[in-house]
Amino acid sequence: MFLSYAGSYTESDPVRIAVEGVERFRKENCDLIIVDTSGRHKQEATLFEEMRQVSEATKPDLVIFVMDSSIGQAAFDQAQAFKQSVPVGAVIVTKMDGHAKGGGALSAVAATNSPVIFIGTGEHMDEFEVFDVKPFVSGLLGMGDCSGLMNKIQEVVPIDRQHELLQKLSEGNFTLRIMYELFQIILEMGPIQAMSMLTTLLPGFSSELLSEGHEKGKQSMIKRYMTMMDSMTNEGNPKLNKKKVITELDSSNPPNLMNESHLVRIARGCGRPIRDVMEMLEHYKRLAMNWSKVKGVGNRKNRGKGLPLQRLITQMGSAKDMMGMFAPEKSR
Ligand SMILES: Nc1nc2c(ncn2[C@@H]2O[C@H](COP(=O)(O)OP(=O)(O)OP(=O)(O)O)[C@@H](O)[C@H]2O)c(=O)[nH]1
Repeated sequence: MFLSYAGSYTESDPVRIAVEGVERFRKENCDLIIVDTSGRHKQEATLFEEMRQVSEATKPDLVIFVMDSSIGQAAFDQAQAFKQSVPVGAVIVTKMDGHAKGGGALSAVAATNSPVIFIGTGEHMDEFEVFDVKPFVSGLLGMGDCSGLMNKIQEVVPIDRQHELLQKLSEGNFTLRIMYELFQIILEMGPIQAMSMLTTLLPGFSSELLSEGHEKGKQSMIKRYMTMMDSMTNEGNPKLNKKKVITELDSSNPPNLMNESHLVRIARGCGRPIRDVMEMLEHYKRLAMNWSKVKGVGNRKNRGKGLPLQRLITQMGSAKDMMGMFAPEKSR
């Protein structure tokens, strides 16, 4: 590999330095020319203007927004400011080897409408990797089960029901009604798909029931849970929610909504002991807690700013399509 560098000890205008360097390397038929601006922040208006001028003068094929993964959700505003100044077309996330999980990358993707193409996982050349969406999302969610569930939903849920379900999930409010809908879908699946979906959905659920040869047990567990949810009625407890009556099924925190008399009513309604209702609610709570970790993408603050999680992931996944831009036969 032949690498060359252009700079100037005498010229102070970065636009001129960039233009002269690009012209020189074009003449030399270099495969790839990178114009690296120094780090800048959205509050530095003059530096942004300078970057815009460099971009306009050098007319790059691709403008890449490079972000440090530790900046977290501030990435949205930064990335948006960059996009407003220059036509950002891709994102690189560095320092993925640090503590940050890189959730800000989702925000950067949303703000720039561009895919992540590479990630930095260390200080050395071989620690610069082509971005792969699946392990990233798994790490981001901090659990195999939810990213697995996301994949599973795409694999097995009919396409006309996928969008609404993923939309609801991406909003981070995993209500009992969503769990009910997932169970309905599971019951419509073939036994193998249902088994795999359920294992993903309720990883901690009785290993005995989830072991092979217990399809009937699993089905009856799902039906039992659904019957309990059917007993929850669609009316909330006005005493506990004076301002707004939230139904038990639609509340994002139903176990807190339910006092002892509610539990007794639900248990009576479905003909099960109270401890079964509590067990179901425990499973629900665990699942809802996992899903709340994706809230950063769909929470109120970011709503309208970001995109639904599923679209972001699809968009991030399209990074591989961009790799053609770096094909050696394409001189730039
Ligand atoms: N651990 C780790 N360190 C990294 C990574 N990427 C960059 N670094 C280190 O971070 C420091 C800053 O990296 P630079 O590439 O100079 O960052 P920059 O954004 O170009 O800096 P500016 O001069 O402000 O433009 C260096 O010590 C790099 O080795 C990464 O993915 N992981």
